[in-house]
Amino acid sequence: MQEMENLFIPYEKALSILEEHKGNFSTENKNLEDCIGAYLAEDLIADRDFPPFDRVTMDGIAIAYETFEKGQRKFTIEATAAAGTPQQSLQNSLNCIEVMTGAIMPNGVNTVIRYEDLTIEDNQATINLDILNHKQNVHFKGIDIAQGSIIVKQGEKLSSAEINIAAAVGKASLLVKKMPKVVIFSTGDELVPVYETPKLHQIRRSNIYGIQATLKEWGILSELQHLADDKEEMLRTISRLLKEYDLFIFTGGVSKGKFDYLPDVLGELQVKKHFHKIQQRPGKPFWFGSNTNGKKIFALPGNPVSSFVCVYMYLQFWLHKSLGIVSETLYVQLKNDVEFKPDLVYFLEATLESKPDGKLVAEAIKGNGSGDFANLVKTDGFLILPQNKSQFFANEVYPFVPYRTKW
Ligand SMILES: Nc1nc2c(c(=O)[nH]1)N[C@H]1C(S)=C(S)[C@@H](COP(=O)(O)OP(=O)(O)OC[C@H]3O[C@@H](n4cnc5c(N)ncnc54)[C@H](O)[C@@H]3O)O[C@H]1N2
Ligand code: MOO
Ligand SMILES: [Mg+2]
Repeated sequence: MQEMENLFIPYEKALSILEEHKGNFSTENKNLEDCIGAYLAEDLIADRDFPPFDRVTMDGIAIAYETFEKGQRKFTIEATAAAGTPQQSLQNSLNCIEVMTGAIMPNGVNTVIRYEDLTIEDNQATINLDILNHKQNVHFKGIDIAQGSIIVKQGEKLSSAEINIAAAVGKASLLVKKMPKVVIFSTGDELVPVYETPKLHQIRRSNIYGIQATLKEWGILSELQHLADDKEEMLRTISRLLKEYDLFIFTGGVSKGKFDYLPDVLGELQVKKHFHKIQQRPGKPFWFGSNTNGKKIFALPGNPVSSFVCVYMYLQFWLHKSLGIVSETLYVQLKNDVEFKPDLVYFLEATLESKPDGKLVAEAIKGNGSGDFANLVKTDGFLILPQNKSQFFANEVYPFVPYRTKW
């Protein structure tokens, strides 16, 4: 029986089903050096004030401002305070102490004058300025962050900025979200390994490498597997691997072909289908399910652009929900008119340009369908052009999902 287009679920419905079946990731301790891109599973708390003491910010001398205010310009140097040495005290308020950037301010002084504004001769420093700012060139204790406050909340994705903070508060390792154990399958008798020369009727199994690389960028390691179009072998292999991995990504074998066994095989292995087919182009035959052991199965359409789109539109969304983070929407301005008649959401490749007037402009570059993955190297991401609309005009604003960041 012919399946009706309107039985396919809308894009938004697919997202809400994915959210219903989000993953429940555990946590693990990771060495700080390995934490870039990981998701923090503990708060980072200031173990000391930031900065922890009144910190000299310029190499020069430190004086009591009040002495300068009374008209004195020449100061005898009493001592030198280097960074990393304990706090000293000015003995005579008419004198000064030489201080280095990073040193703790000595007791009895409050203002630092740079060497560039001094003449030093015979242990006497003369200030060559008429005006000083009281307390200049000092980074005062606790002014940035108070001891005990939360500097980074759990759930944050760790960039270098957070890694700096973690190091500063003494965390040599961090509790982070543990990513799922992932296996990515290619399926199909036409696919040969990358290192082989394909015969005319064969192609190399490229999709899975792109997906693996994307996951790596997201901090997830994965393994690759291949399945021939052989139902028994598929049943055996998937059944064995269902015990080993948490997240399963398949490419191919989910459409209407005589050898597209995957939906049946997954069904026979007690994987519950949550949806099959979305009102979208490309990627229509995307299949998603899970089993009672919490294993999640993303069976992506085999066409390279389709599987690529589904990774960015759905797997990324599911991952964000599983990590408890909000998927931010990037809005861009369309550069060219686009017409798309079918009543489907249209994920359209586009380049992204940042304009001097502050606008982000996306030029739609339509390739030759979902098999044209060469078009992905000419573009930067996908426009999400909504359903129920067939004309999209230049200067209109639409969401954009980048797969390449140029800035
Ligand atoms: N009668 C119909 N035929 C098709 C429909 C349909 O609705 N009715 N949908 C089309 C759409 S849309 C898509 S998308 C594809 C999806 O097909 P499958 O998921 O079954 O994938 P395959 O048939 O296995 O392969 C499709 C295509 O992709 C190539 N492929 C697969 N895996 C890889 C890989 N790892 N690396 C590179 N290329 C890969 C494969 O060789 C095929 O050319 O179905 C349409 N048909
Ligand atoms: O929707 Mo299919 O994903 O175009 O080739
Ligand atoms: Mg097929």
